[in-house]
Parts: sequence; structure tokens; C-alpha cells
Amino acid sequence: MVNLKSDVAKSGLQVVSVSTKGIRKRAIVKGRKTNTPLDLHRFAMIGENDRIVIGDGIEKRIWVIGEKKQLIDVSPHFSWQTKHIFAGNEVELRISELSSDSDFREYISLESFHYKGVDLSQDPSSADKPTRKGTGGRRAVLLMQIKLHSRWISAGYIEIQMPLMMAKPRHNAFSRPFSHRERAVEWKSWQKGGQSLVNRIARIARVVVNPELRGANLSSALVNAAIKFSRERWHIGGKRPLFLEISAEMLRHIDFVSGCGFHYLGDTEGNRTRLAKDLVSIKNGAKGSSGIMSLQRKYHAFFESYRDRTGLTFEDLRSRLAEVLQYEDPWKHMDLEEWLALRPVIRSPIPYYMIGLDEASDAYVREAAYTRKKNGSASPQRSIDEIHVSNLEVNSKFKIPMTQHSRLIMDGFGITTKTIRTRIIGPLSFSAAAGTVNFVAGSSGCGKSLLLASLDPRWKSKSAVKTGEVSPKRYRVGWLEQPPSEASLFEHLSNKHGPERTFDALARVGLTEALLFLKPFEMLSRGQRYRAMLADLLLGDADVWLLDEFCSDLDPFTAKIVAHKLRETVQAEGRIAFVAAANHSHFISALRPHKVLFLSTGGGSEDLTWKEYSHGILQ
Ligand SMILES: Nc1ncnc2c1ncn2[C@@H]1O[C@H](COP(=O)(O)OP(=O)(O)OP(=O)(O)O)[C@@H](O)[C@H]1O
Repeated sequence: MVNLKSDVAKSGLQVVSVSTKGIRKRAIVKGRKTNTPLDLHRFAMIGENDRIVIGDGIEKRIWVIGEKKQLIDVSPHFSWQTKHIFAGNEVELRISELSSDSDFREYISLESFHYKGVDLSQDPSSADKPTRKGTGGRRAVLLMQIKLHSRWISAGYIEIQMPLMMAKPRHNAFSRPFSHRERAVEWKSWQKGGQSLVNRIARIARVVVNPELRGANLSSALVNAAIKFSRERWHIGGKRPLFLEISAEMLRHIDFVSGCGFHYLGDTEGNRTRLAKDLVSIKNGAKGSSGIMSLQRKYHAFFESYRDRTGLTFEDLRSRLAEVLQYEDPWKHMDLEEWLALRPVIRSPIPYYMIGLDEASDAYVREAAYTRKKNGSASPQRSIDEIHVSNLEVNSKFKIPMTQHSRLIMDGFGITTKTIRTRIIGPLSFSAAAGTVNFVAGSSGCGKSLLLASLDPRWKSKSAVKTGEVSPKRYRVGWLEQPPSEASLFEHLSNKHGPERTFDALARVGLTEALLFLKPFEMLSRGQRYRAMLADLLLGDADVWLLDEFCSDLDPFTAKIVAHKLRETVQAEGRIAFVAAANHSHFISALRPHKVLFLSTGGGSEDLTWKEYSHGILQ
């Protein structure tokens, strides 16, 4: 931030009006004789009555005059380059305010991954695109791009808006007196007087990450950018914020904000306790002008349209609503029709987080923070510490069917015996400890799949014989298994493991796309099915995971994310993973196996460390 020196600059130029058209914003600035238009990007932080300073030079610089005559950067637009660990590798990120045509196109295409308030039942080929209601007030949109394989790819965006009108956790946290000397912001009681300072709060209203890149912690990168932007650029009439808030249902399942310094202040109240009561007062003519009352009036209209359709009396429906709202989970007590009709009017409590944007304000927020109880159960106890394999051999035994054609082959290749015995694996000795990823490599047909099968204590085969020792003799094994094809992914996994844990596991394999959750398994792509099966495996209680053809159906980005998460999970949960793949170039650096078993056709094998193996493959 710059301090103004000259007297002329001190007062700045006054913005008389602003208007927006397409991707541009026009600000009319009061001149001595005539007013001058300024052409800016759509979300430039300039509003009516702001006082601005225009710099000289080739690149047009514009500042808004803030408190204590400090200058707040407006133009050129905000752009932040930073590094990010993407599936174990450092990559470049660029997070900028939308400024060009192509930024807007990218933003609009990413917007299709945010479903709230969008009618998805429209035919996608029709000319009417799904529409979203506009959000009023000041707004900033930051677009994130990631450099992968030397190309910049749009990876997501974050929106910052004005704060929520009502937020119980904030009321509670701000009930203590606050005094920020440097910024001359203070309140004795938030309820009495403090609320007029609501513009000292900015809000993260939307975080959207491209579904193809989910699971790589990119939402946290966006949140960090929003913090930086709010500190440096966000203002209302030159007054900069001291706090940044976020509340979202998604935070119940994936906490991507605590790691960025946000504090959990409790769950919002929702409207369950007041809805039934407010409906009566609105019906009786309550005309409150507060935002809350206008919201409740909107809900009343929904309620009336449902009544029109069903022919219920006002009192019937109101008391029905009051009845279901008493339950912890009202949805369970409604039929589908009722749920679809009343869902828009019932707001459930959702987690609310806040960060102070400087040391003093953050210390104030921190004092009110408390730890959120995590839903979902802890991972089950592992029952083994290590698998030890000694002199493992797998030989195949095969009786040649004596047909006319097989005799032709036997003659041609000089085969004289009727039964063929071949050594496929071993003798092989190795051990694998809990918390390690053991990669089984080697060319096609060398015995990778057979080795995995032979590590399953339940394995039986008519055509192959296993000898040698594997200890312990018993342990729980997990393979990738196809769920029933007609079941919806989320439904199927939630029935088995509960919704909280399911959500977490799907996020770990990079599947957090709402529509995928709802589709039947058979409607998913091969790669999506693979990830769904992997999530199922993560949720199970197996000690040993046997993963064949690992990531063979996945694109390089997803494969890297999945491999990285698999390694993290194996380490964190003390599982033992055996991972086999003939082609691994697209994920091996992210998997970084602890050990590599390199098999050769005919039973040969080498036991290598990752360092030894990676040194070999890089040469
Ligand atoms: N159940 C079995 N009984 C006898 N022989 C088998 C059995 N399964 C596989 N084989 C043989 O063992 C050898 C190794 O097969 P395996 O499927 O383990 O190879 P792989 O390394 O996984 O190959 P790919 O990378 O092509 O999948 C092959 O020659 C195959 O014919």
C-alpha cells in the first residue's frame, strides 16, 4: 500500500457512477470541467463515491484512496503466481481476477460445476442454458490456472462477496468487545452498534474446482488467494476488511479451510427454529424490511405454491412443517414429493469458519474458536505389522487338450509331453511392512497378477500350484470389486460405510462431482468406475490391498492424484499395498513406492528400493 504525498493526490478524483456491460465495468470520474469515463474489468473494486488516484506511465495504474490515505490497488488487476504441490510434484499456479474474454469463458465453463440454484432438468441441447440468479452487491472472482505439462489449464475459481446478513456463530464470537487501534475499528457489543461495521467482513461465497483436478488440494490454494486478495484489494468505500468468513455444507465433509488459518466458530442456525413461526406472522401481514424477513417472504411464496398444488389448508401445511422441523433430520420424515417441494425453504445448520486478516483481528477470532467434532468413525485397528514371504513359488500345471490343432502346434514346436509344468514365480523372498506401498513391476506375462493372487490367503487354483511360506497365514485382503451396476455410487457406498466416510473416501480418489454421486455405476466412465472401486477399498477394513492394473484406465493427471492419495492413505492407516502395473510412467513419481519387486518371465525377480528403481528407469 502506498501513502499519498501531494495535496492534489490526497483528495483524489471522485467516482460519480459505475455501470457494467459484459465483461467490462465503466466508472465515470468527476473532472474539473467534464466527467471522464474509465474502462475497467467487470469486477474491479471501484464503486460510486470512491475516491481514486490515476497514475501516470505506460501501464495505467488506478488506486482507491483508503483509510489514512493509503492507496488500494485496483488496476492492473490482481494476479498471484505461486507454487503448489500437485500429487507430490511442485507445479506453478496463477490466480488472477477475471480480466480478459478468455478468462470469462473459462469462468463460465467452470461455473457449470457449481449446481446450487441451477435447473439441471433442462435439455442441454436447448438454446436456454441453465440460469442462475444474480448475486447482488460487490463481488470479486479469482480464476485459478495450473501449469501441467507446460500448458496452463483452468483449474477453478473462488468468489468473494459481501458478508452474510445473519450468522449466529459470528454473533457469538463477536459478542466480546473488539478494539483495533490502528484501523480505528471497535465495538463494545456487536449487537448494539457493532453490526454497522459489517463491511469489515468479506465472505468466500463460492469455491469451484474442475472435477478432473479434484483431490489435489487446489481448493486450499484458492482460499489462500482469497485471503491475500481480501488483505490487499477488497474494500467497500475505501474501508478494508478485517475478517473473512466462509460457511458451506461441503465443509462438513472436507475441511479445506483450517489448513489456511480459518477458525471454526460453530454451525449456523439455519431457519428451522423460526420458519413455522415466521410463516404465520408473514401471513398475518408482517412487513419487516430486514433481509431475513424478505427471505422468509420468498419462502412463504414457495409454501403457497405447494399448497395450491396439494389443496392443503394453510394450517395443515404449517403444522406439518412444524412437526417435521422438530426432528434432527427432517428429511427422513418426508416423502419424496414433500421433500422436493419444501427443501428450498428449509435451511439446515452448516459449519461456519472465519479468519482475521491481520494479527490483531485473527487473535480476536482465535479466542472464540473451538474444535469441530469430526463425524465418521476412526479407521479400524490394523491387525498385522508385516507380511513375510519366503521361497514363494508358483508353477503352472497344464494338460494339453489333444485336439487336431493342438497336435499341429506340438509337432511344429517339438513339444513331446502331454502335461506342461512351468515356473512362473520364484523362488521369491521378501517382506512388506504396514504403511508401505510395494510396487510389482515387469513386462506383460511375467507373473504380476499371479503374484498378487498368491498373496491372497483365500486363493485357490486348479491350474497353478503355490509353495513356500507367507506369514502371517491369515489377514484381511482387499481387491477392487465392481458394485452392482444399477446402484447409485453414493447410495451404494453410504449403505455400506455411512455417508460421512463415503464422502471423505470419494474425495480422496478425486471424485467429488455431485452428479457422479447420483448416477448409477454403469453410467460412469471406466476411469470413474475405477476410482469408485478404489474408494470402496479405502472404506473397507482390509490389512492388505492387492491392486492390479493400477490406474491403467486413468488419464495422467487423475492417475497422479490417485497414486499420491493412495500412498498417503496407506501410510496414514498402516495398510500394506501391493500395486501392479505393466505401464506406470504416468503415475509412478506420485506413487513413490517404498519397495519395488521387479519380476522377469521364468521366475526371476529383483527386490529394489524406490531410489534404485527410479534411478534405473530414468536412465
Ligand atoms: N491361474 C493360472 N494358472 C496357471 N497359469 C496362469 C494363471 N494365471 C496366469 N497364468 C500364466 O502366468 C503367466 C503370468 O500371468 P500374469 O497374468 O500374472 O501376468 P502379468 O505380469 O500380470 O501380465 P500383464 O501385465 O499382461 O497383465 C502367464 O504366462 C499366464 O499364462
